[in-house]
Amino acid sequence: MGSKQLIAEYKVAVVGGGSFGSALADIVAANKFCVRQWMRSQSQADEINQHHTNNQYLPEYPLHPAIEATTDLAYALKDSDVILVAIPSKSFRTVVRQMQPFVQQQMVVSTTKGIEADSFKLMSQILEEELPTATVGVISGPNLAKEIVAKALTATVVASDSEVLCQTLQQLLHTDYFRVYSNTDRYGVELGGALKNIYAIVCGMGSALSMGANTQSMLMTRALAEMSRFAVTLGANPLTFLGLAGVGDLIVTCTSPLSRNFRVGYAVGKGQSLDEAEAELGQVAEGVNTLSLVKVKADELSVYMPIVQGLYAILVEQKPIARVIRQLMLGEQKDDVEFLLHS
Ligand SMILES: NC(=O)C1=CN([C@@H]2O[C@H](COP(=O)(O)OP(=O)(O)OC[C@H]3O[C@@H](n4cnc5c(N)ncnc54)[C@H](O)[C@@H]3O)[C@@H](O)[C@H]2O)C=CC1
Ligand SMILES: O=C(CO)COP(=O)(O)O
Repeated sequence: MGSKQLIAEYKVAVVGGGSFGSALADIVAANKFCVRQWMRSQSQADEINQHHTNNQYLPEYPLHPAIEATTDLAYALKDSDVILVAIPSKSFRTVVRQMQPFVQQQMVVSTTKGIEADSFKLMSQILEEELPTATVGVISGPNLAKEIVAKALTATVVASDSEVLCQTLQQLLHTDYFRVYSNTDRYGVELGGALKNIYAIVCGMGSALSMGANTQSMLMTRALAEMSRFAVTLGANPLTFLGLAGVGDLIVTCTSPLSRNFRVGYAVGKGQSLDEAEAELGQVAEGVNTLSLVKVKADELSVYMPIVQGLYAILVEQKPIARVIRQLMLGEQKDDVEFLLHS
């Protein structure tokens, strides 16, 4: 990698054959970088190579013909300079361990918005543990995969201690429909992406119950207060939550039916069980796992997170939605913008 003079010669590997991995591979290929995409399914790899589509995850969207799909991880990572990992949090460490023999000095970037059960580690922390010689970063922002492959305008945030990694990702991913901003608060950027999924489930539920725009606005704003309160307790910079990876991603996932987390909440609000809603979705909705992990951590740290508590009561403790909403509305009334008032 270090011997390459021009970033134009960089080779990129995308690990993961789902919707976001494909959307990112599509951008990188369109930018004329060599890109290999690794996935488990041979039939899916064949489909991408022969028909340039990924119908299971991105039906009806053509992918760039230069994407080379493979089920051979060694081949996918061979000679790579940058590796983008788009694997759901539940399997993230397992897959990263499989990558170990093929990773030396590469830049490895997590695109996954979740938290590891038991350890409460974020994905970039797993990367650091499992791939100690790599340079680690994350990307996060308002990035619905289906809108990206439709080339609807948006932006993301790259965060890393390494300025070189941030600049490299900006060049690999920047197009006339996708901007890439940088941030040094990797923990805050990553935490924002994981936390907002919880509130997208709540907003999906609110939409199913025909709540109005006032309700959605209140939910999103109080969600931001809760997220920031939790993040500050864990040592993140609350200002990060005012950026694209915080409020930007919160808005899109809390308002768009394209968000899988929103859709799970919507289905439960319409009377489906959580299991039914997840099965019908057939893709990952990270917020379901994140909810339980954050509820336990907030209790442990005594962080006041009434919306998390309420959603946990509905999804895990099976309390009636109407009763939980009433309790939330009649709960203690606090400051509006507390972390700014007290800092
Ligand atoms: N889809 C989106 O709009 C966005 C997704 N993300 C994040 O990207 C991450 C990945 O999500 P998506 O691609 O959307 O998920 P997805 O559900 O569309 O696809 C997941 C992919 O991971 C693969 N996978 C799961 N376990 C595996 C294992 N053990 N070994 C090999 N492959 C495995 C599946 O086969 C599938 O190809 C999630 O954490 C999500 O939060 C981030 C931004 C946008
Ligand atoms: O993170 C996302 C958009 O930025 C994708 O959200 P979902 O995982 O809810 O689809």
